[in-house]
Amino acid sequence: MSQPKSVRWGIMATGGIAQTFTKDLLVDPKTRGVNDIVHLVTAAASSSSKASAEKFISSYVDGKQGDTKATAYGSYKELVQDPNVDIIYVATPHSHHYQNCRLALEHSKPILCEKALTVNADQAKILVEEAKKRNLFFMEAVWTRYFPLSIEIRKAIQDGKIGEVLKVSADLSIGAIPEDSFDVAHRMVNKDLAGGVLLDLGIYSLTWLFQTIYHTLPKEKRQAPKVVGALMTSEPRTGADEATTMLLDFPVSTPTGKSRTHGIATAALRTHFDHERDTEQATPAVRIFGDEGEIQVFGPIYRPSRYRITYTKKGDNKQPFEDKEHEFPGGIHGMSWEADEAARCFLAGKLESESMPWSESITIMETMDEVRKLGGLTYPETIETTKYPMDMKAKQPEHVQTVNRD
Ligand SMILES: NC(=O)C1=CN([C@@H]2O[C@H](COP(=O)(O)OP(=O)(O)OC[C@H]3O[C@@H](n4cnc5c(N)ncnc54)[C@H](OP(=O)(O)O)[C@@H]3O)[C@@H](O)[C@H]2O)C=CC1
Ligand SMILES: O=C1OC[C@@H](O)[C@H](O)[C@H]1O
Repeated sequence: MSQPKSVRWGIMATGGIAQTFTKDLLVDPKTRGVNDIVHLVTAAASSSSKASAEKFISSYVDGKQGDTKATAYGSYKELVQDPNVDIIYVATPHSHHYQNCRLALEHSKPILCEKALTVNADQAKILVEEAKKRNLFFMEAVWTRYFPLSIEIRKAIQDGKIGEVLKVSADLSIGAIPEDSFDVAHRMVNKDLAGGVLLDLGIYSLTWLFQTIYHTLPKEKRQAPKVVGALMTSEPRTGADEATTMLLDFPVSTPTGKSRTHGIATAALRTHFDHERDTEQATPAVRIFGDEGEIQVFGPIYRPSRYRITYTKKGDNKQPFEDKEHEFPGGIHGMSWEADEAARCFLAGKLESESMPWSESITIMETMDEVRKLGGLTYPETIETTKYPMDMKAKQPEHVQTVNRD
């Protein structure tokens, strides 16, 4: 067997998700059956201070990758100039992705960028054009899409296991009273950071609709849905959206392409996720309705580990339902799979991932733009703009509270 190839990562930002991602990145890929690649972290940068990057490296990198050392930087600009970095993981709030990705692309660095990809579709389109022009890999890190569970469900749909897909519903509710759970500076409610549920949580509900309805079709048959939406921009302190509901009318159904499919995507702060979700009484958070059966995915929908296929039509060897459990091997949180995908694409010289093509990221951003237009939701011009470079607001110094949602 040939030797695994190494990919050297540079981590941009040192916050919550940068920590989770880096921990997952340095779990031995063999524990999940991946033998062709090895991930290394060769640099990390903090916009707050070099000391913060040093602390990050000593907590999450040192001692976890043999003799390989990582360099700490006190600015993102230094990170993107490091010749020992192959690919940048952008882990800043989504308000900053456009500026941060432009910076990386300008310095010829491929990118894996956290969700939501940008604030609006215009920004996403420019990033794609820049990546294309510079021949650089660029991918949105919607981690759930790369889970073996998601891949298995997409295949079941394509194989016609539940017949023609006619309707999909997906909900992400986190049961958080924003005034108690999030400081006004927190990215979940802070409109300066594109806060609100649409871009933070609604993106997952949309991910389930798109990956099961749109992505399961052959490329040439994929068509953007018509969109209707409503937003509750009622967060009492910031006016951020606390709840959002989107109805999507997709013109082509999977697998035969004969009819239409409706999608209902919801996300909310105050309403609760299913308290019984780890028990037999759990109610599904994603339901994929076919004319011969249904696939039910149990939440949280960003990190599901269980789904069920029920059959409405009796067929040969069909049980009334099949339950499927998935594990997180090697103790990973689940972000390693997207990292594996990005690394493989990068090594193969690809510019985009088949699992999350640029056109699909853009269509999803356009969907959210449309919902915002209908609901009258705008963010400050400094983060909506496509101008580059912009002097972005620095990180707020105070420490904000977060809720544990896992
Ligand atoms: N895939 C997933 O499961 C998750 C994805 N996310 C996504 O990851 C991104 C980051 O979220 P998360 O890590 O939770 O956020 P955090 O607030 O924990 O961290 C964000 C980091 O970005 C950097 N940063 C740069 N500019 C600013 C600014 N103006 N305000 C605040 N931070 C700034 C800071 O790092 P430094 O000071 O080191 O530069 C900060 O620590 C978001 O886009 C979010 O949607 C979040 C949670 C889960
Ligand atoms: O991406 C995310 O997934 C998990 C949630 O807890 C978090 O708020 C969100 O940003």
